Amino acid sequence: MFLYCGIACRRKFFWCYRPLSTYVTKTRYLFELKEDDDACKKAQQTGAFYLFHGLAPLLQTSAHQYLAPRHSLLELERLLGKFGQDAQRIEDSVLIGCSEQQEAWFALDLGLDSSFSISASLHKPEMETELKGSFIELRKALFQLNARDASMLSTAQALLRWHDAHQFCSRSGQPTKKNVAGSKRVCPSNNIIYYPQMAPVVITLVSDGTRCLLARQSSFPKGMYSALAGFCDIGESVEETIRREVAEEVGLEVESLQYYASQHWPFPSGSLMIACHATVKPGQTEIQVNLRELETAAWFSHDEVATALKRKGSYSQQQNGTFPFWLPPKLAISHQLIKEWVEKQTCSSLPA
Ligand SMILES: NC(=O)C1=CN([C@@H]2O[C@H](COP(=O)(O)OP(=O)(O)OC[C@H]3O[C@@H](n4cnc5c(N)ncnc54)[C@H](O)[C@@H]3O)[C@@H](O)[C@H]2O)C=CC1
Ligand SMILES: [Mg+2]
Repeated sequence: MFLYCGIACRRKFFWCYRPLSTYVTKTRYLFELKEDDDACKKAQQTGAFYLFHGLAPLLQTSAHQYLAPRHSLLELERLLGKFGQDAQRIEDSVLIGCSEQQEAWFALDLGLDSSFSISASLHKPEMETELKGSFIELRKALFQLNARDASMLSTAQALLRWHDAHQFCSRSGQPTKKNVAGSKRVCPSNNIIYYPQMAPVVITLVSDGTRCLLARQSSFPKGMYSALAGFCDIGESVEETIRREVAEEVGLEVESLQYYASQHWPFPSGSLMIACHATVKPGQTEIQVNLRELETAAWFSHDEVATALKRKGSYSQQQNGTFPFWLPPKLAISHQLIKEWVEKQTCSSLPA
């Protein structure tokens, strides 16, 4: 596709003809839908809807995996009629992405309280029968979804949760109004604009050069260890959060750190996980676990971690009463961070 594109170059602004990539075209389209309510309403006509109930996505089972079905606007209107819900409820839906062919994707929660009457609504089990699926908690389903559905549903859930929690202006107390895409809410009485927020969290794999430090919270599944994680405090840089969290949780001082990657994480209510590698000062490796934060923490060798990476999650108790040591599933950034450390260690131990 050939489009005009304006390129700002050192205060000059000129137009050129060059084909925009599919990615750029898609990004510009999504931007337009967020900015222009009419364009977004139009996109709903040809769009597809993911459904939720009480923030649990509608899923269907296929060969030990969950699939997230999508419904057209027409199907959705028919379903809402059947469920005794007003078609106006579609106004509660939020834009979560689009295909390369510019089919816009939306998410709608049929179970959250809405500004539209749901007095005649059907109960959840009856909806599930009609929809030929089940509303399953994302926490239970996330690791049995393909990467695309996992990412779409995580975004959708975080956005739906944010809208549900920001129905009122915190200054005037008046109801706020969402734009069609759901990229913001505005208070009509004072024009304050609220934008969806997420909490930055650092996740750090601390190494002493040959071993890495893994920890568990009592809320983790039995036997599972992960890298150290912690929410950023207001005013902190990522570097400061890492230093503080490592000191707070295991009583060690970080010497150097290196950014690895980031990931959106839907729990507890939409976080940006910023993953880093860190090393501690040589000879200063004695762990002092903060028991208010962690159940335990320990140093693990390359071989122990490499073996655990191959192990699938298991809660089954061993004969001696303990649980096998295992690591978070592949989809979690902690898994990828730990895997990268193992691969780097393997490379550095190979003869030149
Ligand atoms: N995707 C992944 O691979 C992993 C993700 N995580 C996520 O990282 C998050 C943070 O890890 P934790 O060790 O629990 O953090 P943490 O070490 O900061 O401790 C949690 C405590 O921080 C406080 N806190 C401060 N700001 C908060 C906020 N915005 N929201 C909630 N609590 C806040 C609360 O008192 C809470 O109990 C977890 O919620 C977990 O879901 C953790 C490990 C792996
Ligand atoms: Mg923590």
